[in-house]
Amino acid sequence: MKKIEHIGIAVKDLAAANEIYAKLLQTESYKTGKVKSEGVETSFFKVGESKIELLAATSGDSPIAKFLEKRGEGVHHIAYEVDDIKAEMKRLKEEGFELISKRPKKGADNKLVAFLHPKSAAGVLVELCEEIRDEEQSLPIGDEVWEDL
Ligand SMILES: CC[C@H](C(=O)O)C(=O)SCCNC(=O)CCNC(=O)[C@H](O)C(C)(C)COP(=O)(O)OP(=O)(O)OC[C@H]1O[C@@H](n2cnc3c(N)ncnc32)[C@H](O)[C@@H]1OP(=O)(O)O
Ligand SMILES: [Co+2]
Repeated sequence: MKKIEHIGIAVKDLAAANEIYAKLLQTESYKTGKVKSEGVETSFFKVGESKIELLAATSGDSPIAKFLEKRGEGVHHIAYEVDDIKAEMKRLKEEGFELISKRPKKGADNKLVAFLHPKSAAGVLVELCEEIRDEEQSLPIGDEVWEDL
């Protein structure tokens, strides 16, 4: 793991949360957008070498909707930047971690992403992120589509 890439926070109202975090962090969100395959709308803030990712649900069956229903607003996941997501998924699978997604998929903020089940990581949902470096990598996998608002 290279660094904490972002901390994902589930929120009910993205505009309201954007205002709170802009004041807290003294900086504006640098990127917003939707990830259709996850049913989320995201807003990113840079904090040093990491980021805060605010996540609101755009569909009732979104993982964020289910999380909010069950737990309310709060920290949702921790994302780590890796150099080679496929190699890292293979390593972690061999180490006994449960992979939620069998293959990397296109996530937010120009990344390939994959998730580990919280029960494998002491109750914390883990996201692995690899920067999409070339067009080849960014071929849409499944129906993930990144569309800016
Ligand atoms: C990809 C775009 C963007 C990016 O950064 O690029 C994102 O980050 S999108 C983020 C939203 N997408 C996801 O979270 C995908 C991965 N998540 C999942 O597949 C599910 O949410 C899953 C499998 C973690 C839980 O789904 P499930 O239907 O099993 O929900 P349950 O409520 O039944 O949960 C089972 C069990 O896990 C606990 N749980 C659920 N969510 C979390 C969480 N975020 N952190 C910690 N623990 C979590 C839940 O409490 C249940 O535990 P139990 O002890 O049985 O009550
Ligand atoms: Co994330």
